[in-house]
Amino acid sequence: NENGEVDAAPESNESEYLSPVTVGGQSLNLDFDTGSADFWMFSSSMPLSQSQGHSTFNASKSSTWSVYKGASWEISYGDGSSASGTVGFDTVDIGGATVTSQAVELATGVSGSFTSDVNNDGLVGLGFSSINTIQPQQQKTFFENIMDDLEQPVFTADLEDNATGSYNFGTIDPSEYTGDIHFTAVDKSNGFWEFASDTYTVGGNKSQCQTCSPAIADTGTSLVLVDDDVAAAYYGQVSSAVYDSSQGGYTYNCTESLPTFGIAIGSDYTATLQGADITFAQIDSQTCFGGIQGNSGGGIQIMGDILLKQFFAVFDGGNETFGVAEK
Ligand SMILES: O=C(NNC1=NCCC1)c1ccc(Br)cc1
Repeated sequence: NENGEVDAAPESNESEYLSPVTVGGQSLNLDFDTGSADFWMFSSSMPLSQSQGHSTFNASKSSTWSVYKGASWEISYGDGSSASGTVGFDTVDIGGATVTSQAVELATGVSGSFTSDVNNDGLVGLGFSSINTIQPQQQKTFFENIMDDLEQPVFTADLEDNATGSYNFGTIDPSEYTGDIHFTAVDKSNGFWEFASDTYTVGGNKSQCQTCSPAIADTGTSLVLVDDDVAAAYYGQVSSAVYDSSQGGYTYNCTESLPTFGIAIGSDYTATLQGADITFAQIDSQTCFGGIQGNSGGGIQIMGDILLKQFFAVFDGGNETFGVAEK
């Protein structure tokens, strides 16, 4: 089989996790993103003004590279960042799991937030290829390409709080979690690992949602973005919390002890965050920015790293399910 395992190292502010990937013999640190389906890297054909500080992929130095003539790609992410460029095929190795002809997208241009994030050399999209942006023909993700050669058609994410975690392709390592894995059915029609989430808890008190948007498991998003009524209900229980439009979200006094927050993962499990694990950043001597924020009526709730790093997550491409376990 083609199983593989790599580290997932948190960036300084835990806004993302980076993993080593080898493409055509060249190693770069990439952000595994279950919320998108493009595999792209900084390339030597970018203006230096955009790539300085990054590792770049140089296609002319890869003996296994082949150009996808006439193809291009262009992607925009939920945080407003974007990238675009050209396409080829090469051998991709992630911790021993190898795909010999992976569609690899080379950036010729990226938005400012990618340039300034010098630890991030690109993204590995682990969503579904129905949202891949390659034209004229969408291409499969690394996981879709390798799934049938894995011991089990799964990958797992063990993101950690202030520590290096791991991504595993092909096995569910029992040493990485405790108790049961709570699975729920995934609806892949929007290209995401999407599931129903109809209840939530604040301080242990369960509430029925009003908007009840479906949720996605998105390793590429830092925060937990819930329906606006849920965010308002949560911060309504935090006495100093205000919605600060200049910061783009709810802030509160860092000395507050926050209530727990739970979100349903399908119909039979609630993933609960401790209050101490909910703050995303300290923005000044007294003020903190919450890791739970509203989705501005976006119609999808995003379970990002703030939640995922508290659990062991299983993405099952065979059963088309998503599961979490405590650890
Ligand atoms: O872009 C998304 N996830 N990935 C990444 N974010 C930032 C860099 C990578 C994303 C996915 C689904 C929805 Br709905 C909103 C946003």
